[in-house]
Amino acid sequence: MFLKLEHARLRYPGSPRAALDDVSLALPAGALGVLLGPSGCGKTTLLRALAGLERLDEGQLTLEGQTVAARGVHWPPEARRIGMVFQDYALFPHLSVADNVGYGLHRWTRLQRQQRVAEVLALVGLQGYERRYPHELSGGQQQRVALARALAPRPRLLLLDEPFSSLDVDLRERLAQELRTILKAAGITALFVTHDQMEAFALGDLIGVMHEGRLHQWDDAYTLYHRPATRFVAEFIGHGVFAPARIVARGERVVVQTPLGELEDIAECPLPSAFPDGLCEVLLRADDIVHDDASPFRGEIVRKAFRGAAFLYTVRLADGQLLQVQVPSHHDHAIGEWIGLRAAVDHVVTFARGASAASPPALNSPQPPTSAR
Ligand SMILES: Nc1ncnc2c1ncn2[C@@H]1O[C@H](COP(=O)(O)OP(=O)(O)OP(=O)(O)O)[C@@H](O)[C@H]1O
Repeated sequence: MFLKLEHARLRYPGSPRAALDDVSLALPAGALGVLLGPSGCGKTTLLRALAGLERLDEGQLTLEGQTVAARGVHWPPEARRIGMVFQDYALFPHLSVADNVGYGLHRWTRLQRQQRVAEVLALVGLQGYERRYPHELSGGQQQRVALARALAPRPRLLLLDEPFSSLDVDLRERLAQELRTILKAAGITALFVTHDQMEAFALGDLIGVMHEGRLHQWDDAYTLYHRPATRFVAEFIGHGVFAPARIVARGERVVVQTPLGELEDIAECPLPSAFPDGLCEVLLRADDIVHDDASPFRGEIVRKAFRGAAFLYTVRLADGQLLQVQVPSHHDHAIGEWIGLRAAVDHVVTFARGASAASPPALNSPQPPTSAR
């Protein structure tokens, strides 16, 4: 494994809570990892600890098999060969693009430096920009210069802390795609921090969700979405709500009773015995609910948000239960209108009622029950 962090703990002096609480993750060579989570969850601290800018209280970090941090071991940042790109990209305003990019290459000969600067500028699509100054570049171009500067000394790992946060949304999305292409072409292993899920999904081979210093899950986007490891991940990723539900056995089958009727034919459903009386909460995502006026279940639209190809409606059922529904944007309904709703869930995520953020879902059963319970 290229990067391996094991049981990392870090508490800032005077702080009541650990900023990193038993964090472990592994990143293979050439992979792009993304850390996602709400403000203050420890993402930046984790990057700084990897870079050597913060010292771990406990735990171990190995890079390409070398232990660079452990009890009694702390390699300084410059010895770790890690590049960093920060959100404010901090280019030197009085230096040309070439001098900014070549800044970390002072031990290289002039010729080597020139060649490497041209090479990394070409990599980020800015060939020929050597003589420009930062104020003559757009925000996106400046960010690409910052990326070129971080790549120039051939770091073995690149860390990026919200590299697009100061750019507008359109540019951010485009740069996220471009960045993935650039880093993949160069075979760079990188770890990003973001709090934008779409950016994380666009960029990451592996995505981590952090909450209060803990890494709740470290997985590919599909698994994160469909098999959240904790209630916090289920709630944080995508749009959806938890609704009260009950799992019951019906003959050979298991059905889940929800405010939108019974879910049948669901793969990997927990057995009723997973919860007292089968009572639980089921995750109903916006894309698990279909607008269907033939359905006996109806809800009143209380909020709507246009998302381009779809509307995200918040609807209230007659019993007061709120749901989120993703509907193709040619179905344009007004707030206050009642629409028919049908659940189309193929595998369920269920939690105990009132489960805490760190609780895992119930273990799903791949087998149908052998007898009615
Ligand atoms: N130098 C510091 N001294 C003391 N506490 C700190 C320091 N830096 C961060 N913290 C605290 O550690 C926790 C984690 O902060 P961190 O900056 O890693 O979060 P983050 O997930 O990157 O947040 P954001 O998305 O807002 O940048 C927070 O509670 C923060 O207040």
